[in-house]
Amino acid sequence: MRFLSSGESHGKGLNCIIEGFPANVEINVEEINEELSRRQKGYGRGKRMNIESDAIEVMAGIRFGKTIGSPISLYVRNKDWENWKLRMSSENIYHDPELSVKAPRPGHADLPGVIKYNQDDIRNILERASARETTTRTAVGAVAKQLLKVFGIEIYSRVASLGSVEDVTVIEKGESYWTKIRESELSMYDPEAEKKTKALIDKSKEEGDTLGGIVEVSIYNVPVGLGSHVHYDRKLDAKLAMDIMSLQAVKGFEMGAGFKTATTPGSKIHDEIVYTDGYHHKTNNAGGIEGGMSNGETIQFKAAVKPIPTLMKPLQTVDIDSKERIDACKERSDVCAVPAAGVVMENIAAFVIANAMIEKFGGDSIEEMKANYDNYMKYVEER
Ligand SMILES: Cc1cc2nc3c(=O)[nH]c(=O)nc-3n(C[C@H](O)[C@H](O)[C@H](O)COP(=O)(O)O)c2cc1C
Ligand SMILES: C=C(O[C@@H]1CC(C(=O)O)=C[C@@H](OP(=O)(O)O)[C@H]1O)C(=O)O
Repeated sequence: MRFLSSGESHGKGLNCIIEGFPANVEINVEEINEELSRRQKGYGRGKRMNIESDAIEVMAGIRFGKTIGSPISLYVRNKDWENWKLRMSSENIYHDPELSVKAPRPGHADLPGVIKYNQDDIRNILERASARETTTRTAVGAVAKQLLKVFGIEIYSRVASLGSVEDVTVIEKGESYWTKIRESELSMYDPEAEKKTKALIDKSKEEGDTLGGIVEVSIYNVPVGLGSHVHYDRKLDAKLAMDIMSLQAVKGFEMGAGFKTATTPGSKIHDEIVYTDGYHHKTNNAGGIEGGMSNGETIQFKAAVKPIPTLMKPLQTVDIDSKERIDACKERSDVCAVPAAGVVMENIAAFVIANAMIEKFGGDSIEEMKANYDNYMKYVEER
């Protein structure tokens, strides 16, 4: 399975094509839209989220609520396009130099982008670099999640820390409910930490600054044996790392106990194997993957999300025409997008795991895939 997407942040819309998705998988469009809506929420997002109310239009590949094996094509309209028609026109050939962006933001794609693509207007880079693109990635993942549901695989995320507030679970309730957490993990929720993080985001906003954080993703009920130890590009942890690192603003990836494994003796970090109703591990410091293969435990990883690069109190930069030292450009922006990044990561992980499932169990129809899966699970039970 693979997908391609296109779309600029302030263009007409975004689209994606998923190819190699099994036939006969029930697809609930509302569930896809629910994921898109979750991605738009979370404390600290900017005013753009008040304009957009993301929803997909299915262009192809789904008939009477089920996939039919042909490429799935999805479209999401940018409501903000109405306000950008003139500045983003593909027909109008007059490019007003006054509207060009000339002050590259430290931490954004602006400077390497204009040099690489030989552009005079930074907008031609920032439009595609923008995390608006994660709308389609979330839609693709939301389709993948519906395939995973057939096999009981579930994916959750939590904000593990935010700015200087460490080791907390932040969830937000009520109207802006964005996170999904298992009932059994609700004890990790700390209302005080939530208050503290919100205050931190407010303070950051007042000061014209931005905040990052750490997201933890957990993937439940993954069968043993997805991925492979035999070649570098078949390792499941490597695939997760690549796709998660490709998310805008992600600067660190940690499988299971990750960086802690470097400072802990082997006797205290490797997960002892036991046999009860099958093979299990006493602990899960490996994060559910050993030798590039899922080992039957919950897959768990963390990712570090850096602070948003657009600062309302801008850092210094260099004008790409005059080479003068000036303030970096400031556009309408988020102050903190860590919860949204968590939702996107869930959906990126769903695509990676769904792909690994298709590779292992075949992907022409869900019936064939399920029969292969059941047969394999019977074999695993008897091992
Ligand atoms: C959900 C989400 C929302 C984001 N919103 C903004 C934003 O409003 N302003 C901004 O400058 N960067 C934002 N970013 C981060 C930039 O897109 C990102 O830093 C930039 O594309 C450069 O890529 P890099 O950080 O991966 O190097 C956001 C990232 C994510 C994941
Ligand atoms: C549009 C989204 O995020 C955008 C990501 C983004 C960036 O530079 O990455 C910059 C901002 O764009 P704008 O200036 O239009 O407000 C965010 O709002 C989205 O997540 O849907």
